[in-house]
Amino acid sequence: MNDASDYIVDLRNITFRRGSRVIFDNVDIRIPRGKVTGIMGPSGCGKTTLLRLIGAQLRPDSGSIWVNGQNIPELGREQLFAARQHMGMLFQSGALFTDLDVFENVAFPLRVHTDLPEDMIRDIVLLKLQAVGLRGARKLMPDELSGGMKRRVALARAIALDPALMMYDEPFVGQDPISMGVLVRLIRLLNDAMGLTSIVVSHDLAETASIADYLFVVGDGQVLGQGTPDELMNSDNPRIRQFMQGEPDGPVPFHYPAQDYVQDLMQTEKDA
Ligand SMILES: Nc1ncnc2c1ncn2[C@@H]1O[C@H](COP(=O)(O)OP(=O)(O)OP(=O)(O)O)[C@@H](O)[C@H]1O
Repeated sequence: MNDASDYIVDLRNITFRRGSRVIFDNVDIRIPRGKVTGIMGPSGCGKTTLLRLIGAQLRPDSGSIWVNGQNIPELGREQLFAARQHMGMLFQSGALFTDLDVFENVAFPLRVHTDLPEDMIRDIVLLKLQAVGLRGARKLMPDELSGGMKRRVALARAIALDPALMMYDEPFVGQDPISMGVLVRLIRLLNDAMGLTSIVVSHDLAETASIADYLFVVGDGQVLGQGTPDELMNSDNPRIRQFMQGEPDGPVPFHYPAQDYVQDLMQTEKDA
């Protein structure tokens, strides 16, 4: 057993491949309990993969994934089912059930995972909808909701079972600035009010840096850097600085490798 007190998630020596492509090469990532941790990095670097490894939807080729003191890849089906109840996930594609109203969407995990009586289910659903500001929308169907409201209902559903860990995959994508601001506030508020630990995977640097207590920047199968948003903004590592400050050119070059420009211009198309 590892020390579960300070880190709710502890990935050790994780290697994960897709075919011959190494997505994670012997990576260590520790997620501090009670905090909001941001996972950032260029497109395709494996951010969603990381959440799927923690949620046991994918298995690592090697390494251990401790969540709340349990090594996830070693768990049997039933233990995994139980462990997953303590993890809430808000995936970008996490669609609502279109034939169920808002109330029933949020009630769904309670009906599947618990034997609670109907009046308790009602109290919990109303509490969760109140937390995301949508108690008054409980009778609406998903197609009557805006994109931002849909995501908030999905969030209420994700916290229905009071998870210890909430994972957000690109929560801000496709949101207008107001909905984005609401989500940023909600993620922080729920984390602190419910005593959660939150992991936010996002491209949106400003939003993520504004709520995260701690950030990881991943890329090339590695953790390129980690620290508080301020530490990373002022990093000495040029790759981290390029990423954090959104500079188009730097250690990750703007130009695809090419021969000398002047020489290229002097040549005819036939020579080239
Ligand atoms: N089902 C799959 N089969 C094969 N390769 C996959 C599959 N899913 C993802 N990949 C590859 O694994 C790599 C990591 O994907 P992942 O979705 O984790 O990246 P990401 O950092 O979340 O990207 P983005 O920011 O664009 O969402 C990518 O190169 C992707 O093409």
